[in-house]
Formats: sequence, C-alpha cells, structure tokens
Amino acid sequence: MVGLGDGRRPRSRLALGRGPRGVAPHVQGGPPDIHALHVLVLPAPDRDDRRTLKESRDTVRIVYPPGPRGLPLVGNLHQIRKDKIAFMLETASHGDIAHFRLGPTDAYLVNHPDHIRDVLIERSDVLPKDWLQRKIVSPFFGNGMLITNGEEHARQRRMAQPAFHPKRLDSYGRVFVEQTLHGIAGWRSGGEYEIDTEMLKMTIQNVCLTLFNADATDIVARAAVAMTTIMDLLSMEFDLALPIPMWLPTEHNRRKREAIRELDSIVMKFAEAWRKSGQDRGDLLSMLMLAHGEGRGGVTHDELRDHLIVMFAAGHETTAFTLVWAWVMISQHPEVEAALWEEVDRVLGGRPPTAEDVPQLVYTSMVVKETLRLYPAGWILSLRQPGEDIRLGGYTIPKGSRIFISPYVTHRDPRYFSEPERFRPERFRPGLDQNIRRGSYIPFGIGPRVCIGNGFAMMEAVLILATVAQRYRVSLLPGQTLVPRGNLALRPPPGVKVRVTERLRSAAAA
Ligand code: HEM
Repeated sequence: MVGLGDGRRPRSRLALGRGPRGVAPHVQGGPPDIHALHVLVLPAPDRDDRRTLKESRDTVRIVYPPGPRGLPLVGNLHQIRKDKIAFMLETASHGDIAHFRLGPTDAYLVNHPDHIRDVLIERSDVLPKDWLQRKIVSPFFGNGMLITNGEEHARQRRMAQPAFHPKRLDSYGRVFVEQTLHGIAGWRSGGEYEIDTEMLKMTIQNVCLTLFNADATDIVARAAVAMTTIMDLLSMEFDLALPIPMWLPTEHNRRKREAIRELDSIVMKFAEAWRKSGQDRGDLLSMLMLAHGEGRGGVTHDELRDHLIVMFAAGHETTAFTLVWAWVMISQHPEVEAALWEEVDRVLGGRPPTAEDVPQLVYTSMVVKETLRLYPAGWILSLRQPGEDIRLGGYTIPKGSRIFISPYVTHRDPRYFSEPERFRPERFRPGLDQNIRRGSYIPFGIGPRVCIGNGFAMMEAVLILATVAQRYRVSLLPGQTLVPRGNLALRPPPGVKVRVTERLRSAAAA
C-alpha cells in the first residue's frame, strides 16, 4: 500500500473563509441545457490517453489519495459546477494531494509547496499543459504561448521575452502613470464609480500602448464586454470538462464566435496600423511584425494573431482585478490606508511617481503582494498532464490524469500563512518575507512557465495604486456582497461601486 496517509493533515486545520468547510454562501450555476448535453457526450480522453491510462492501471496498482466522494459517470463535476472555489477548498482539506474525478478522468489537487515545486519546476519537462484545457481555450488563444508545450512554447517565449526586459519595463512606467492620471482626470470628488470599469480602462490602455504602441481609447468598452463573454463561456466548458466543438450550431457557440471575432478585429487593427507606418518602435508588435512573413522563418499571420490575443487577454484583466481587490481591501482596513498614504506622501512629496520610485514604494508593493495572496487572479494554474506515470508525495499519478494547483487554496493554508484570512501586508515586509515557504506563494506561478508579465504587472499595479492613492480616497459603497467568482481568472462581481474623495478634502473632514 503506497503511503495513504502521506502528507495528510486534519481537515479542521484549513481555515476556509467562505463558510463552513469551504461552502460559499452563494451558489453559481450555468444553463441546464449544457449540463444535460454533458452527461450524454462527456468527452473521453483522446485515444492515446485512454490506452496509456489502461496500461498504467494494468501494470501499477493505483492507490488514490483521499478526496471528495463523487458520483458514477460524472465524478465530481456536479460539485465543481456548483461552486469551483468551495470545491477546491474542500478538496484541499483531504490532504496535500487529493484525488477527485472529472467525469472518467482522474484529477489531483496538489497542495503542498514541495509537491508544487516538483510539478512546476523539477518535473515540468514531463508535465505539459493538459490537452482538454488546450482544446477548450484553443478557439480563442489559437496556438499561443499560454497553451503550447515543449520547443514551440520555448520559441514563443524567447520571441516575446525582450518586451519584458527590466530596461523596457522602466520605460513602461511613464505610460502607466500618464494613463492613470488621464483616467482620474475625469473623476469628480464625491463621485461614484465602478472601480472595475475604471481599472480595466487603465490596464487595457497600458497593455496596448506599451506592447503594441496602439491607443485603445475607442475599443476599451467593446474589448471588456467581449473578454467577459469569452471568459464566461470558456469557464463554463471547463466546469463541464467539455470542449464544445465550434461547428455545433448552438447559442453558446454563436456568442463565442462573435466575441472572438470582435477581439480578433481589435488586435489585427493594431497590426494593420503598424503596417501602414512600418516603423520599428521597439515594442512587442514591432518585433513580431518585423519577424512576420511566411517563408522568411518569421511568424505567420496566425502566429501573429495568437501572440497578440494572448498578450492582450493575459495582460489586462489580471492586473485590473488585482487592483479592484486591492481597493476593496484598502477601504476596509483604515490602518492599511493610512500607511499607504503616509508612504506615497513621503516618497513622492506631491509629484507623480516614476518607475524609479517603485523600489521606494515598499508598502505599496506589500499591499499588492498581500492582495495577490488573498485574491490571486490566476486562482487555478493551467492544468498539467503527466506524459508518463509520475511519483508525487508517495502516490503514483498515472499518465494522462489532470493536475490542479490552486494559488487561492495554497495562499489560504494556515500552515504557511498565519491568520490566512486576514489582510496583513506586513507579512511581505522585506526581511519578514524570507519566512514565506518556497512554493507556497505562487500568484504568478513558478518555473519555466512563470508569468512572463510578472514584472510588468507588479510595476503597473504599484504605480496605479500610488498615483490614485496620492490624490483620492477610494471608499467602497455599502450594501454590496463581494464574493469572488472562480472563473478562468478570479473575477470580482461586475460593477464594484466606490466613492472617490479628493485626499485634501477627506483629510480636512477627518
Ligand atoms: C496581476 C497580474 C497577473 C497575474 C496574477 C498573472 C498570473 C499568471 C500565472 C499564474 C501564470 C502561470 C500559469 C501557469 O503556470 O499555468 C501566468 C502566465 C502568463 N502570463 Fe500572467 N499574470 C498577470 C499579468 C500578466 C501580464 C501583465 C501579462 C502580459 C502583458 C501576462 C502574460 C502572461 C503570459 C503570456 C503567460 C504564459 C507564460 C508561459 O506559459 O510561458 N500576465 N500569468
């Protein structure tokens, strides 16, 4: 018997924070028609996976780690569909490696920092991104960097890397601040705003101006709607473990196609504009366009589209949602708000920040890091799928199974973060942050697939927070229930309402 108890810990030690044993106080649902469809056409693993899983079971007696009980045929899909976040929290309470089923397929939630490092770093060569997930998102991401594996992934990553070089990031700082100032120029003291919309406007502009040298003013609203539609539809397919073939004439597919067309036309217009000017501006789009051209060993039209879509999609919502949660947390924690104001006033002395100020904005960075701990936009990493049977934490994980890692879950584990539900930026105070166990804090992932936009996002979030906090108090309007939605990204509910008050006035009133 392979160590059944390995790494297991008592259920009661995981503070769940979304109601008893992780059951969220709300229930999310999808349309029942698709669920019915799922039971009928639940996708089996592709032919190769089926063969190898059977081989694995014949040769190795599989001992499953503990996990939540599922139903015949659907496994645990019905629970995942009901509330994914609650399901993952509950699953983690079974142990460091917990087993569940996505229909006929074995799935594992890996929730120990050492095993997480094993999966994402040490064994990453035999743990590529999962085929089902790739199939679901490929109508949108094409063959872009988020979903490719092996040499193709390494090639795409090399191509994009120069756009994220620290020297380039410094030059992006000016854009981040200018766009924030531009965004808040229209604010009225005492006015009420939807902070998610405000943050999305800024981050969409930032990604377009820095990486594509393109002004996105006119497309912000359309892009945000199309992104939400796509993310909701793809997320629904994930919940059902069911890639809905694009040729099926369903309403779901019509909406998906329309939203993809909208975003395609947005990013390809950037490419057209570049073509007209033909100027190398040193941005990502210029690099791709100069390498563009079939037969020249450069990127093809499809590759260009896929690169642009991946960067556009991965590069704005994640940071915007992080900032929304940061404002929610700041407005609920007066001591954090006071420390933030003290820092921006002291370091900036009333002038707008620059990239050079970021190292001095220590507390502001701590606020961003703590926000990313409690509300990591990438709340579940892309699923990994062993290319061979692997041993992990005393168990054999068969080839073809699915491996889940959830920063949201690990970041709330009291073994690695004391009082995990409390918002305490202090844990990231330089010096203290060395106590954080490696592999337990992974908002950007780790290893060869770590977020390429990590430095971009941190600088952007710190500069936006500092620029706004310098001028405005952002207060959450009462009467809102803010339960995070475990979509592809961790989304705040739409329309988070705040009141903004000019800092000088609010100080006088205090
Ligand atoms: C707070 C903001 C962000 C968060 C929390 C975040 C989170 C993540 C995570 C967790 C991954 C790894 C997924 C995995 O291992 O499965 C990832 C990958 C990626 N991110 Fe980000 N991200 C953020 C911002 C950005 C930005 C600003 C960009 C680009 C401008 C970006 C582009 C990418 C790309 C292209 C990948 C795929 C990298 C690869 O597979 O090699 N992200 N991100």
